[in-house]
Amino acid sequence: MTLIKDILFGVSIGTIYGSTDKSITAIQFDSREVGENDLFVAIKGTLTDGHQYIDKALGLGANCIVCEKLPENLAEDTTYVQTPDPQSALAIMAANYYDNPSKSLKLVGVTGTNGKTTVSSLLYQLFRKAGYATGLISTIKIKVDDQVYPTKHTTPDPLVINKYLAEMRDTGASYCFMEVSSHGLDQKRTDGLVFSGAIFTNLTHDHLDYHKDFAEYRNVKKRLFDQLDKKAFALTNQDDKNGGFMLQNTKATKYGYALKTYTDYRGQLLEQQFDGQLIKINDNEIWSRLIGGFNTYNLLAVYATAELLGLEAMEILRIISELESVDGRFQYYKSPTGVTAIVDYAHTPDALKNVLRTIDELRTGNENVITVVGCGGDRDHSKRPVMGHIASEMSDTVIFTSDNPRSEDPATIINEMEAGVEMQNQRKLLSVVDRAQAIKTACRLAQDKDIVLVAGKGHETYQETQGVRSEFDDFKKIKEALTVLEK
Ligand SMILES: CC(=O)N[C@H]1[C@@H](OP(=O)(O)OP(=O)(O)OC[C@H]2O[C@@H](n3ccc(=O)[nH]c3=O)[C@H](O)[C@@H]2O)O[C@H](CO)[C@@H](O)[C@@H]1O[C@H](C)C(=O)N[C@@H](C)C(=O)N[C@H](CCC(=O)O)C(=O)O
Ligand SMILES: Nc1ncnc2c1ncn2[C@@H]1O[C@H](COP(=O)(O)OP(=O)(O)OP(=O)(O)O)[C@@H](O)[C@H]1O
Ligand SMILES: N[C@H](CCC[C@H](N)C(=O)O)C(=O)O
Ligand SMILES: [Mg+2]
Repeated sequence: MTLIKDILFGVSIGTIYGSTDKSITAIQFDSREVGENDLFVAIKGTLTDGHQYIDKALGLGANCIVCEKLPENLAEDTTYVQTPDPQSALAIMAANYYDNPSKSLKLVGVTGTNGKTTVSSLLYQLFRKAGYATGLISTIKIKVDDQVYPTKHTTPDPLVINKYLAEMRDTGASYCFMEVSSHGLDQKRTDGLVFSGAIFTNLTHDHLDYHKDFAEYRNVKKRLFDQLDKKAFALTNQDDKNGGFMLQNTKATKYGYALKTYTDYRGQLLEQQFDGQLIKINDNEIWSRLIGGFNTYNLLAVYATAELLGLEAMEILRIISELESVDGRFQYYKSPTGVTAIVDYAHTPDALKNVLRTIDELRTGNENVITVVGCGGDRDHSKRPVMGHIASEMSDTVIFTSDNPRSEDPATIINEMEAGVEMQNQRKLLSVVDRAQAIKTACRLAQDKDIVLVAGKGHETYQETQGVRSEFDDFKKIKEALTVLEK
């Protein structure tokens, strides 16, 4: 669909100057990408304002400008569309440009502070194993059935989302599971999509650098449920106090899942070990390879979603017991010397607490827990002392190190984490700026049967410092360190 008037279908429009009967080649929101006859959307961002680049876009051949504030002088032969919300307009136009692929498959969005990647990846695995061509849009990767594409965002920009949804549709996919982040919702990256259902995992402290406060963070998450139509389902965790809030204004049919509250889908963690857990879903007991009480929630959400999408209960249960854990989520390695090392993507206070609690529950004797953890740069500062506190409180030894420092000084981030460590826990604390060195130190300190947790970067295969991404893989570093020790 390339005529401007078709692309504008559903967009909230103030004024239009020029013809909308023209074709465009592509939609762009970055002037540096503009080519001949492209439509350029000017967006006010967090760093700069796209309106400043309208002339540049015209110089590169744009034939249509979509913006909030029209320029004083309008160029001839150019179409100008004024809209109160260019971000939303971009998302709706992107969906139109690709012929609204979300309408041709069952698209399910997963939101919440923690568990989005886990739930959406498990659903992808489950539907693939049930024999359906399926898509996945996640923090780790985008998948169109078995084809894998790299991604930089949890919820990419609307052009990327719709491009891959179109590829899913064109290759015959029936389902797509996608993560919907709070940044994605706030920047309207998912406007214009038709969701068949949405899932809420939980809401705890994160991203309070970007959102004004917790209430605003919560309100943004709710937008996913407000966006659903009445044919959709809205599935929320009823043990989380915000589960009910998400449902307040939705037109969708509401369902709950919980371990502690009586609701539609009920679960129970019966037993857990290092190689999995025995859980009860409604009245059926099943074994899963995934570890940790937080994964009981994730598995329950997966079960409920599969049932709401029409799969048969016994088939779902059979496949759930075959599901593999997701890369970098409680991924563990037992060294021949008896040390267990775990890599986990816990980068929020709640996730760190849950992982350390799970480790504590799995301890069989007096094993020491040695935690290596850092906090990302250019992200919420307020979670740093909280994570520092949790790590030092719940470990026998804690090594603060760098995560992705981005543009910040790593030592300053570590100082902010140290500020959360209580006096009585100071003796447990080491700080090693170099992450590889921190992992080596933890492995050297570990005695027979001790547990080393390396938290925060999970599946990531890079470390970002001052805008440069260098290769870095926690799991590889652990194996190297423990193998060297064995020799
Ligand atoms: C803070 C944030 O989310 N920023 C996102 C946002 O960019 P921005 O608002 O900063 O844009 P800007 O740089 O101010 O530019 C404004 C506009 O001018 C345009 N521009 C700019 C320069 C130029 O020469 N010409 C030009 O046209 C830009 O293309 C843009 O349209 O819009 C961009 C396009 O969609 C995103 O790539 C960018 O993500 C940045 C890189 C980012 O790091 N985002 C993270 C925080 C993020 O989104 N994370 C969430 C996960 C969070 C979670 O864990 O829950 C995610 O979904 O990935
Ligand atoms: N349901 C859950 N409740 C609490 N913590 C969880 C849950 N699921 C996973 N976690 C913890 O959070 C970490 C991140 O999990 P996951 O990647 O699934 O979350 P996410 O919501 O996708 O995160 P992101 O915002 O980075 O995309 C895991 O490594 C684990 O420590
Ligand atoms: N989606 C999260 C991921 C954080 C992962 C952590 N390793 C970091 O780099 O801070 C974010 O962008 O805040
Ligand atoms: Mg994720």
